[in-house]
Amino acid sequence: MRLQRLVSLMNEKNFDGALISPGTNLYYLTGLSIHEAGERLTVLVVSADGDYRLLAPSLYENVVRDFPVTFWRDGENPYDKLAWILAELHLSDGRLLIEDTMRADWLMNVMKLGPFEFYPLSSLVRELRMRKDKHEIEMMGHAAKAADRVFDEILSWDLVGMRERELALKIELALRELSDGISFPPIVASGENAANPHHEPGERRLRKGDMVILDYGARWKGYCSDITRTIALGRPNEKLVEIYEVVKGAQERAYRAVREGVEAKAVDRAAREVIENAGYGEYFTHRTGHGLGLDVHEEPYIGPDGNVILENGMVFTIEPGIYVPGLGGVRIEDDVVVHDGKGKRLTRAERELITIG
Ligand SMILES: CSCC[C@H](N)C(=O)N1CCC[C@H]1C(=O)O
Repeated sequence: MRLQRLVSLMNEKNFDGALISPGTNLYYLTGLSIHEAGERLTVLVVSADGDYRLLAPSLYENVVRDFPVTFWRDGENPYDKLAWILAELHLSDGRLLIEDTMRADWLMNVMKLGPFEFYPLSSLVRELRMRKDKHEIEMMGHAAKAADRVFDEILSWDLVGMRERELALKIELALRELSDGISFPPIVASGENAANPHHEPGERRLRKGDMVILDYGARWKGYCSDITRTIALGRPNEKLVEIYEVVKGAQERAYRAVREGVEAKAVDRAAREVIENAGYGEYFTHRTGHGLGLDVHEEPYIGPDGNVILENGMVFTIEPGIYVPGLGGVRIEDDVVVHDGKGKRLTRAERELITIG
């Protein structure tokens, strides 16, 4: 189990224990998929000796099986039970890893249970999660294919006159038909709204002359895809067509820069150089990409400060964009795995500018 690999790392780095609340790290390490909103204390305690025990609300009695677990019922004080578990695992003080996303109120109560020093769990787990194994890459390939297929479907829809939020909903439904769900709420940004990289789809109706950014992803067995394509409706503005070609060139250059052994920032530089040389540097307002896996944003980040050395099995997006206020924007994004020393695209939808209507 991956938990044993965490325990080895904990020993290497002199940690005494770890407290892991529900989320993608818990799923990655144990396969336990617990959807606890955060109201009821749920935490996996791991000791550097290799012992571990989950504390969970009794509503999970029929869910968590074949796993060392202590349940607590509504009305009981879960922190009393957590104190017993910590004592059982000989964790009375020392260096504890804490899930980064643990609720502050849980952490504040944990702080009362002993003179611990706290460190982020991500500092260790990121080392494991950013190198995907064959199975993980297969799952991501499936999620990427679903995203490609949805793009082909979108092209067959009657887009002119549709509201952004209607299109976003249709994309979500199409993704849900082909996969386990969405990796994040789809972005549909049309016309001048496309100047906002994280635009929230609204009431604006798509019209002829628009460039439209479509950014969405599927989830398969927990693993995410994330694709962006920008399409034109009718005859788009000449400037935006020029921008499209710059972004396409930047995306291709960055893709070709992917090599085992190079720093992530080299990939960012490759994209940024193309955009800067074309005179649009100030309009490329974000990093070139981000790692992808159980989370839609994870290591390795492909930005100007990205110092992770790329290795086979790492998966990340390459998504340069140019956003001009009042005019609109273009972004093109693919998911890429480092394979046999170089980049291999997982998403393969058409990248040439597609004009509809
Ligand atoms: C999870 S919402 C954003 C998804 C999108 N594909 C994305 O990751 N980005 C859009 C602009 C840049 C990039 C980001 O880093 O947020």
